[in-house]
Parts: sequence; C-alpha cells; structure tokens
Amino acid sequence: MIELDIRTLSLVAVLVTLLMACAMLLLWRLNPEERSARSWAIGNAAIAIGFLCIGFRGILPLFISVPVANTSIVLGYGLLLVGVWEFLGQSKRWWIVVSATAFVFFSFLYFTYLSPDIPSRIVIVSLVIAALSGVSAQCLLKDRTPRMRKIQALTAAVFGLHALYLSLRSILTLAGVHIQDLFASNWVQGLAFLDVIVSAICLTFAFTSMINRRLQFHLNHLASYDLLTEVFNRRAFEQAAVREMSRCARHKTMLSVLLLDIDHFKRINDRYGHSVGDQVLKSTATAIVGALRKEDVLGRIGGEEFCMLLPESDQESAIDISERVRMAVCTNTITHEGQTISITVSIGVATIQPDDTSWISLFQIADQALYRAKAGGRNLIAI
Ligand SMILES: Nc1nc2c(ncn2[C@@H]2O[C@H](COP(=O)(O)OP(=O)(O)OP(=O)(O)O)[C@@H](O)[C@H]2O)c(=O)[nH]1
Repeated sequence: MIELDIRTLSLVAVLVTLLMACAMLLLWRLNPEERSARSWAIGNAAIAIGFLCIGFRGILPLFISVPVANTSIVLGYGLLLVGVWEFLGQSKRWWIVVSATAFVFFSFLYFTYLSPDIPSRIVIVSLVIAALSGVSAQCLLKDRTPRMRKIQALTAAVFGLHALYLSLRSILTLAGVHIQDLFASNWVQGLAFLDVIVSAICLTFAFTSMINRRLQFHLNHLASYDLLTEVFNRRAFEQAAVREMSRCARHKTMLSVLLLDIDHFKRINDRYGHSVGDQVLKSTATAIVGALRKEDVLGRIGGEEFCMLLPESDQESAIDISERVRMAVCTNTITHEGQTISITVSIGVATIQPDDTSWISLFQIADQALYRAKAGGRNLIAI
C-alpha cells in the first residue's frame, strides 16, 4: 500500500495552488478586461493560504490553523464560482459565497472549541466546497454558446468530479473512517490533498483554455467583421467571394453579385452629423440582411458601399433580390430628433459568365453597372 505523507502533500498543495494563482494572475495582467482570471487568481491564492495554515498546525495558533484556514479554503472556492459568473457575464450572487464562508467559520469555531470534533469539521468543509463546485459546474453547463460548448463542459466536469469526490469523502467520514490526527497517514486524507492538487491543475488548464478560446473567437471576429455594421469587412468578403467563385466553377452553378451604394450619403453626414451617419449605415446593413436569403453573403467594402454574393442566382433572380433590397432600405424608417431620414440606394448587378473565373472582373462589371445606376438618377438598379 502506498504511504502518503500528509504534511508533504499539504506542502505540495500549497505550492501547486500558489503556482496556479500566479498563472491566472499573469493571464489577467495580459487581458485586464477578463476579470474572471483575477477572481480565479485570488481564489487559488486563498486556497493556498488555507492549506499553508493547515500545514503549520501545531506551530500556528489553533484559531489560525483550523477555523481561519478552512474558511480561507472555502472562500477560495467561492471566488472560483465568482470567476465563473464573471466569465459567463452573469450577476454575482455574493450571498452564496458569504453565507458559505460564514457558515464554515462559525461551525468550525463550534467544533474546535465548544465540542471538538474532527469528522464533523471534515464533513462540513467537504460538503460546502462540493456545493460551491457543484454550482460552478451547473452554471457552466447551463449557459453555453455553441462555440464554447465543449470547453465549458470540460471545466464543468472537473468541478463535478471534485464535488463528487468531496461528497464521497463526507460519506466515508460519516461511515466511520475516523480521523483523530490530521497528519497521520490515512488514505482518505491523502486522497483529499491529491484531489486538491489535481483539481487545481486541471481547473487552471480549463480556465486558461476557456479564456483563450474566447479571445481567439474575438480576434477572428475583429479580423473578419466590420465593427460598425457587424457584417463581413472587405477582406473577409473578398475571401468569401473567391471561395464562392471556385465553387461555382467546380459545380457549374450560377453566381450573381450586387454592389450597393447609399445615395448622397455625404449630405446625411453633413446635415445630421457623423454619428447619425453611422446609425444610418448600421440600420441599412440590418435592412439589407433582412431582405437577403440565408445563403447570401453581405460585406461592407467601403464607407457607404456594400457588396452581396448571391449563390445559385441567375441575372433574373439577382434583379428580383436587388429590388427587394432596394425596397427594404428605402422603406426602413430612421428617425433623428423627430425627423425621418429617407435613404435610397443604387445597385449594380453582375452575373457570372461561363468562361469567367476571376472575381476582379465580376466585381468590375458590378461596379460599372453601379456607375450607370448613379448616372441614371440614383435609387435605381442597373445591370
Ligand atoms: N458616418 C460615416 N460616414 C462615412 C463612413 N465612411 C465614409 N463615410 C462618408 O461617406 C461619404 C461618401 O460620400 P461620397 O463618396 O461623396 O458619396 P455620396 O455622398 O454618397 O454620393 P453618391 O455616392 O454619388 O450618391 C463621405 O462623406 C464619407 O466621409 C463611416 O464609417 N461613417
């Protein structure tokens, strides 16, 4: 049977949780807006301090090494839960953390001084941490966006296993695996410290992966989307266009392009100001999206210029869709200080030809058509 030296294990638990606290602190310094990393850092530090005080039992006063130490550990797990709420953007229910911490502190005072009882203390601290970890797991499982589904489930699993082990530890303690000396080699105690070490490492990896994944999506979004209108930017749109062109060539299908420009947009800026101009751009993009089909692609390719890819569309259906878009924009009401701002758009339509495989030449055809629509008096569609 492997002998687990409890004092060594408690020292390792302190070092590991401190190291994890430093890792989370570094992550927070690198991403100051990710406040969850700060709570996870402080939480790990509180757990480390708690285990440090426990490790010095017999050297430190009993008050520090028992009630304060265990309260610090529970507070640490409470702060991990706060970090989960912050990560998910949920409101922080501090009362859960405060009542769990206060409950452990006062019951430890009772079971240390008034009716000394180590098993009762073990059951209380284990069940309270299991409950906090269970709530963390439940929040992570309940509030999942599709892109974060797997990584949150993994973190929830670590919290869940931790809660499960702590519940088992309480049952074993209640069932009579009595512990009178906390530092005597005992497999239930040894496993408890191992659980702290393993779960601290796994949780830190899981938290780091969750933050990294979200950052990665954020960066991808910034690189591909126009910040104002939330549609593709020019770069992402052109990439989509080139992909769509080669798909058309492969499958011998049709593709049409609409190039749309807001008429006299400069006048709107001059009359109402740049921020109203921005509102108009946003509202126009939303109106266009509403008029397009699911498979169509929209991008903002210049100041007040939008481009659309219409897969599987010949010239006739492209004209129908462009008329729908034109109507959607000009019937879209935008008001500013009680005044209605009327918007019209001009649209150039181009349809891929059998021997045409270049995006640049297709775009140029749409551009020339747009020029004709503008020259023809605006609020028009031209091919
Ligand atoms: N508010 C706002 N204005 C922008 C943005 N990008 C470009 N603009 C403005 O869009 C206007 C474009 O003006 P022009 O190119 O002269 O075109 P227009 O006034 O729409 O005239 P036509 O296209 O000929 O009908 C300029 O005043 C730019 O400053 C933006 O992101 N926000």
